[in-house]
Amino acid sequence: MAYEKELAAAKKAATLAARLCQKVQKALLQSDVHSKSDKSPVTVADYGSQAIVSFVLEGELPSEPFSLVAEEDSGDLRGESGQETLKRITELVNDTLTSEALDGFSTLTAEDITRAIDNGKSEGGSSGRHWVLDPIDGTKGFLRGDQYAIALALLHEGKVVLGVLACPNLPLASIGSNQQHSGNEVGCLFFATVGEGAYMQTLDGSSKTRVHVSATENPEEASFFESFEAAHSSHDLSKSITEKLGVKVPPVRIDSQAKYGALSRGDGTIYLRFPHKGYREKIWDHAAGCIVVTEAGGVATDAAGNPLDFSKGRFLDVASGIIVTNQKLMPQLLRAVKESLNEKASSL
Ligand SMILES: Nc1ncnc2c1ncn2[C@@H]1O[C@H](COP(=O)(O)O)[C@@H](OP(=O)(O)O)[C@H]1O
Ligand SMILES: [Mg+2]
Ligand SMILES: [Mg+2]
Ligand SMILES: [Mg+2]
Repeated sequence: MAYEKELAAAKKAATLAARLCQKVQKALLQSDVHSKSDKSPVTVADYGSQAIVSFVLEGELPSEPFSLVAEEDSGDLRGESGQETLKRITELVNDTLTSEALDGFSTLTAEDITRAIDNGKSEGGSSGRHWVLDPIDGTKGFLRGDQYAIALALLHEGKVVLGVLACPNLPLASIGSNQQHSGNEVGCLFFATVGEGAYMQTLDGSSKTRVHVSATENPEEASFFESFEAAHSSHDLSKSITEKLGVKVPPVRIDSQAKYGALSRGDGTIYLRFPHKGYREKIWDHAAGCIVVTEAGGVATDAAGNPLDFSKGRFLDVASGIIVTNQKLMPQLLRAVKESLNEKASSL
């Protein structure tokens, strides 16, 4: 199997990072939350997760040059004001890695942590291999105690070849709006390698099953996902699109790439994302989710039907938005999107 050792390393890294995040979410202290210059909340867990993934990948794959494109950097942790936070992150990372009894693990210093975080400054691009990481996707959901994901992907020559999505709060049972909810066990790990299909197992590593997107061709039977945060994706536009399609049920609104995971196992049939004007998508917000859903038989494109291009650096430039569904529904969905976007443009 291609990328076998990379997949094993990625699963290990994402699972360990998820343990750290679970610990922090449980004991979420107000003081863990502070504001980055862009005002998005960043927590100790974001940094800790990024440090763990960076450290584990580099350690597990020593023979390969290591390039990581990741969301966070240690800027705010340097200098006097960041020292207390950096100390907490260092303790958390060490606690997490020690309790997992990693072979030959020796305690990391604060310097090791900032270095591991700053490994994530790579620009990615169309040549060579680059890991792509969102250490906590859905920070707002994480802070609310809702859904979030650790999203890790590998780019090779500009294409996503592997992806892992750890979703610590996602129920193992379906969350679609059409289904009866059964069971309350949570914690899913989705993973996919190009050409090999998509799989889900529990976060503790058991019950591996292959997953497939919904085969629903009839929009009246389809449910759809969108961001919980209306600031991240226009709920009005998705309402207009799904009404045109004939979708009958209300949207399922959850945070993070857990939406791609849920879609990959058929909980719903459509995911719509229409950021407001001026926002530029980042590759770490979609790379892992995109390969998981694609390998499960789905299609992810921009609003004009173009494939997503992860080869252009840290940004993912798309026409108007991102839409995901199964292959049969995509032509209908694209028509509805086009009509709704035209109506919106002519009403301005
Ligand atoms: N104004 C905006 N429009 C669209 N996406 C935004 C946004 N502000 C932040 N985001 C992105 O939306 C992601 C969360 O998506 P979702 O709404 O599906 O949970 C955030 O990831 P982080 O939480 O990793 O920062 C962030 O990158
Ligand atoms: Mg963010
Ligand atoms: Mg994100
Ligand atoms: Mg994030």
